[in-house]
Amino acid sequence: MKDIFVQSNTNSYHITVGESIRFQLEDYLKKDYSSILIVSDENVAALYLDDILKNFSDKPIFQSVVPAGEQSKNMQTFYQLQTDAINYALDRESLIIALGGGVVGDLAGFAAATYMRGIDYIQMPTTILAHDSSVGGKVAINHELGKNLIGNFYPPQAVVYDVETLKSLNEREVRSGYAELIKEALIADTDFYHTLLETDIYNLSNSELQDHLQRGIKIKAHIVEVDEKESGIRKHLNLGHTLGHALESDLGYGKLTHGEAVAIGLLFSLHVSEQVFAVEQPFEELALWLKNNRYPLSDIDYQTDRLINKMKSDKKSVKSKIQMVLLKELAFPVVEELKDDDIEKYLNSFIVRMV
Ligand SMILES: NC(=O)c1ccc[n+]([C@@H]2O[C@H](COP(=O)([O-])OP(=O)(O)OC[C@H]3O[C@@H](n4cnc5c(N)ncnc54)[C@H](O)[C@@H]3O)[C@@H](O)[C@H]2O)c1
Ligand SMILES: O=C(O)C(=O)C[C@@H](O)[C@H](O)[C@H](O)COP(=O)(O)O
Ligand SMILES: [Zn+2]
Repeated sequence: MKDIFVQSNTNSYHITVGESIRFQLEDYLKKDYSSILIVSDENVAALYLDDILKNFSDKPIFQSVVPAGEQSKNMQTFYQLQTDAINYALDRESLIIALGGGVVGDLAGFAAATYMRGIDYIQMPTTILAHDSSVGGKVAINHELGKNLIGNFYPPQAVVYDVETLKSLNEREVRSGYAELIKEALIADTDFYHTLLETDIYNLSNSELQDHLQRGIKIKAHIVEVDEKESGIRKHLNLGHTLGHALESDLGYGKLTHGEAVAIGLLFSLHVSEQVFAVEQPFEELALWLKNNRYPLSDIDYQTDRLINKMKSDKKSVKSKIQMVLLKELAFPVVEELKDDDIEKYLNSFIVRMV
């Protein structure tokens, strides 16, 4: 079992990574809560909700199970969670447990951030991707006009990551999670990037997977400690997300997984970095790895004008000027403002490169 401590300006919390730790939840709670609401999605609830319920026999415990998938990160589901919290009489001493992937984490975290102006919550990630989403306190729901546009920075009280739950993930969710690991490696750790490119992500040993998760979490934890509210280096964690988020929203939430969209966005960032800095980037190498691992790279309906509009409503934009995270070289990320005309040019040449 491994423990990583995050000390941010607004909170400090432990991230515990281990096997079977979902059965020892009391060990990770900071206080004796008056009641608990477990939020999960229908897939995860069917697999693991009973395990979590077994932890608490001495206090009122409730559950809200939402439909699985990105579409649940919406206003209606958020409102339903608030209604559930009111009906279950949650009070300011209650706890929300987010049991699931990034969708549940973002949604339940935002519900916790806003219910009675904020109650405690813990993250119990159950996807590889959620090694990223469960750390750092970004909680949000989507708007049909853009990803994560309604949200807050609201750190959890603890992250309890039982990696045993990852065994039930399907191939698509494995590759989705590995896209964020590649992102962390690209911005911060060249050795890690090379290790990942040598990894057969569909035949991972437990120790290999746990090593990758630890390395990814450490990179993320360090960045959010230094810059919790994204005024500086936290923007680097958005590598690949300017186009990635635009694609998710434009194609319709859930068409591509978040990680699949980010993977395309990472390639676009390398493509733009090559042009802007006139340096060679590992574009072809990463594209080949992604292709070999069946990331959907071709047959994407790129609507350039619409994508540019979506990119302008990205949270990094200032005065509607698109800002992208680029790489001067591996592990040397920078944030660059780009003209719309240039983005259009880069998108067009990228689309040609992707067929
Ligand atoms: N807050 C952040 O910092 C941050 C960071 C990265 C991503 N995100 C957000 O995270 C979301 C994506 O998260 P995700 O990829 O985990 O998606 P997800 O939560 O939708 O989970 C993916 C699918 O896997 C299923 N699932 C989850 N755990 C499972 C398990 N153990 N076994 C079997 N099936 C399981 C889910 O039911 C779902 O169908 C996006 O909305 C993205 O914007 C947020
Ligand atoms: O934690 C961060 O900061 C990130 O950017 C991590 C991203 O992987 C994640 O998808 C995040 O939700 C994107 O943030 P947003 O502010 O662009 O919505
Ligand atoms: Zn992401």
